[in-house]
Amino acid sequence: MAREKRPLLYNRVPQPTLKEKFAALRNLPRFFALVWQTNCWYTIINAVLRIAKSAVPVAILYIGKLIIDQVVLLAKTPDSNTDHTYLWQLVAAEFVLAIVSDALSRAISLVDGLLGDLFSNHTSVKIMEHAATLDLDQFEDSAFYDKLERARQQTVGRTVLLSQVLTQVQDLITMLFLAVGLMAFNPWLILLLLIAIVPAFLGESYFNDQSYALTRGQTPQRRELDYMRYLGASDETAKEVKLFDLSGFLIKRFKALSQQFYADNKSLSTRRAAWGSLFAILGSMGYYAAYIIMILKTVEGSLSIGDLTFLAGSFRQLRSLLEGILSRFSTVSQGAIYLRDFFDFFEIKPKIKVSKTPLPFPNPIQKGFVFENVGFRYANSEQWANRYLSFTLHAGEKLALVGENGAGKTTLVKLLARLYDPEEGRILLDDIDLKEYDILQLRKHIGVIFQDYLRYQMSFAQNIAVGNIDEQNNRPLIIKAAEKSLANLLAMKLPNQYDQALGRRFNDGIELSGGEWQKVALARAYMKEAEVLILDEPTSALDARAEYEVFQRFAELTKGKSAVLISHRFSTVRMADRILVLEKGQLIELGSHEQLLQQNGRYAELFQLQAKGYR
Ligand SMILES: Nc1ncnc2c1ncn2[C@@H]1O[C@H](COP(=O)(O)OP(=O)(O)OP(=O)(O)O)[C@@H](O)[C@H]1O
Repeated sequence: MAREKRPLLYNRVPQPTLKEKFAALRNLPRFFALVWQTNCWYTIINAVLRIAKSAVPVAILYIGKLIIDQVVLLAKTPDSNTDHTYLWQLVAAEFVLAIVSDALSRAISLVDGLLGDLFSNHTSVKIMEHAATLDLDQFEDSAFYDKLERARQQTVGRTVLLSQVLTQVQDLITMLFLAVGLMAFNPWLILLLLIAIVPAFLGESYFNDQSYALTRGQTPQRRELDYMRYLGASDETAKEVKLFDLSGFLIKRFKALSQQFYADNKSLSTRRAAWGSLFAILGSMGYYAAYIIMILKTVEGSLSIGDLTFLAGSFRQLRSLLEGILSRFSTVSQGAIYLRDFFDFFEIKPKIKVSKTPLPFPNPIQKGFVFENVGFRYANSEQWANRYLSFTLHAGEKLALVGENGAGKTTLVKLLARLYDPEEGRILLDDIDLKEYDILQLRKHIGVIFQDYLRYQMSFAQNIAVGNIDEQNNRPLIIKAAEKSLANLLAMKLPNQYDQALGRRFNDGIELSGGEWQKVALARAYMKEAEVLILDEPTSALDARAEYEVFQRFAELTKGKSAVLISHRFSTVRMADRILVLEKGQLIELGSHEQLLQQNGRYAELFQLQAKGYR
């Protein structure tokens, strides 16, 4: 079978030009500001240590030269009366320098490591903080996820960049010291040095670009790979994966993706290694040409043996330093381009604009919510999820939303909680646009439990406290909320009651049934004194008796408060004051249960359909 020629992933991503790389260096000051913010003392200590360390190599070489010259001198005059003190002083000085140099290296890597860890923690927190400010629809966008993923990768990668940039500066200073010595002897040697190094630099730079483009191009696939890994081995997925026997399917996809990465990376690494060897040979040729010149000059007598060792040593070190600096330039600028991704993430601003002079949420609500011709489309969709919606949710009213799957019920509720802003029309609360109110207060006063509520792998009490996390230590309030949602009886049956860990992910956790989880989630709604309660299919997993009881209580507990209920069960729906029927995002009927039955429209049809099922 002919193998299909598959394009490399990185071919899809344009590679940065040299100009772009230099431009990216402009991100470095901002990066260092972040490092400084992380810990200014470690930053200062690091700089001081590195400056001290950069003077060491030239000092050692120079003392070495003095020692050799002194030894040669002493060897020429083998007289037992000659004073050797100077020689031993030199040796002692070199010994001390060697110890200091080693100590400096260790101190630098220690401070680098500590600063790196702190930096990684600091930036991770910043990413979480910034992500918290963003809108729901930004999380639903895959381009956003790629950015977030790249920003996350930066938190670890950037600690490497940090030590690279610092090493770069340190090496530049060391080089300056060494170059001064070499220049004094013969400036042509510097030229030879450059000729030996430039090809290696260009090669490194080329391959770094390729590897940047490759990694960047692979981001979506990496996310998929992680997702496959999660699906294949996680407590939440294990049940379905086993029942549907999906592991083969998942492993196959994982293998395909990981082999693709491997093949792409291998091709690049192999070419890099081959060219790298060639450039290394060029470098060695340059070095030996210079070495020969120095040897000839020494044989001629115009250089001492000490000079020869000093110069050869300087040249060798300069070569490896320059090589390091040039190739690091590429990695540093590459890293600086990655930094752009990192800072780009912080540039993402929430689309939901917060009013500069926000109004306090009305407590209590006087009139209610008015939807005026509201329309909304999800960012990645052409279809209107809600359109031409005009109705009023009166203060204190219980409104039920009815409609087939995908009719737009949840979307309506999300608009009410201002998780999105309408694209058309507006929503008023007590005659004022919802956008004018303080968004945090708004969310505090609207208690929503979505159908896809989270099952936190935390304690029973914490699972309820998330409804109002400021009150997480208020046990009486948590218990009260649990009583309202019928979760209290459940807690009493658990070995550790309210402190019982839920879920199987961590030690000693207990898994609940679907309906039990729902009772726990429902308690979250009662954790705050919400003005509006929204329950999106809150009882779908409850048994008939529990559902009846929950709604009995709900009606009592929300007396005088507005509430929105989404349910496919008409036994629940009919308890509402009014029922709003949605179809394809639009309002088609609105009225009480009796009115709608009389109308004999869609509601009546759906109601009869369900009733028939029970007969
Ligand atoms: N995050 C999203 N991104 C894009 N489209 C979405 C998103 N969420 C919902 N939709 C689409 O918007 C439409 C309305 O969805 P919505 O969740 O409001 O329906 P629903 O009436 O609550 O359905 P159900 O009864 O199944 O819960 C559907 O066509 C759905 O595909």
